[in-house]
Amino acid sequence: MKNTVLTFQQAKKEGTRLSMLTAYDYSTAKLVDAAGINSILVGDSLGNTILGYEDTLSVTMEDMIHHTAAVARGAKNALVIGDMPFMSYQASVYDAVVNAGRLMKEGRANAVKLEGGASVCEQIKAIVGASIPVCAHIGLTPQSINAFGGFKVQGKGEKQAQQLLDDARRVQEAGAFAVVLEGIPALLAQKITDTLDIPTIGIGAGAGCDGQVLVYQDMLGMFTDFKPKFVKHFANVGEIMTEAFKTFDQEVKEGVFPAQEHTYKIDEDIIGRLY
Ligand SMILES: Nc1nc(=O)c2c([nH]1)NC[C@@H]1CN(c3ccc(C(=O)N[C@@H](CCC(=O)O)C(=O)O)cc3)CN21
Ligand SMILES: CC(C)C(=O)C(=O)O
Ligand SMILES: [Mg+2]
Repeated sequence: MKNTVLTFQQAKKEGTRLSMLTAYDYSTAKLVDAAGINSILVGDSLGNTILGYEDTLSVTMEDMIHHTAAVARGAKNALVIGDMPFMSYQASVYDAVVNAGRLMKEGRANAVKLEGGASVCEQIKAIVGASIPVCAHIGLTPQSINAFGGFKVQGKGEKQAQQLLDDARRVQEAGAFAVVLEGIPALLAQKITDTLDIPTIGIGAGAGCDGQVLVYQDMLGMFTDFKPKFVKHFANVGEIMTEAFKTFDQEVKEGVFPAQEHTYKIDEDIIGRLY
């Protein structure tokens, strides 16, 4: 069955947990969807995992629409969330609504996500007012790397922790249907989760959240030069890929591949008559 914002609401009410993974293309989205994952996030992390940037700041609306549309074509049951890239919503409420609309209309997302708390509540309200569901995202928000001075766990001090709890309340009040909690202490994430009526989706925020999200290349062990504390390798797909690439290389060079079964036939007489 198709996951919707109602699925998220119901999960919070019933205390069942929500799964979310990123995907950036059609074939990966089909695999994630077939596994029964509740939601696929087309993250601006594609700047790192697909495009090879150092951070997510260079990612454009065109990048996000391109990949969101591909994922949407492959996602039958998962709720597709399009991530709003840096500077597509910060400058004005108008930008936010127009760009959220593009992710829905051109990218065929089911919802959008944007980073920030109180400072983006006007944007959240306006997007929700346009009938576009919004997932909020607070804590270690990667688009703020330059303001934070690096990727550092947020909310460790009392003032910062209170600020994050307030931000969580504010985005809920603004109409967000869920909130991603990234890179914050587990007990703070638990407190926020207990306080809110909307589900919290954690990444580096401990087991107390209502759901969990990971970047799929991280959890598959395909992106092994990136191993922060919150990543678990559920498989070593990177090793499997490297092995297969090596075997292909070997078989091509030894003339083992392609074999008869991979080859098209023609009547030998035809070849004999060619001049
Ligand atoms: N592949 C990938 N996975 C991600 O989870 C991810 C991206 N890319 N790109 C966008 C952001 C960037 N993210 C990051 C990047 C670095 C850390 C990091 O270095 N964390 C430190 C925290 C150290 C501390 O303050 O204690 C760690 O060691 O966990 C965390 C999240 C999460 N997002
Ligand atoms: C890590 C998740 C929450 C994200 O925002 C992304 O993948 O861009
Ligand atoms: Mg993101």
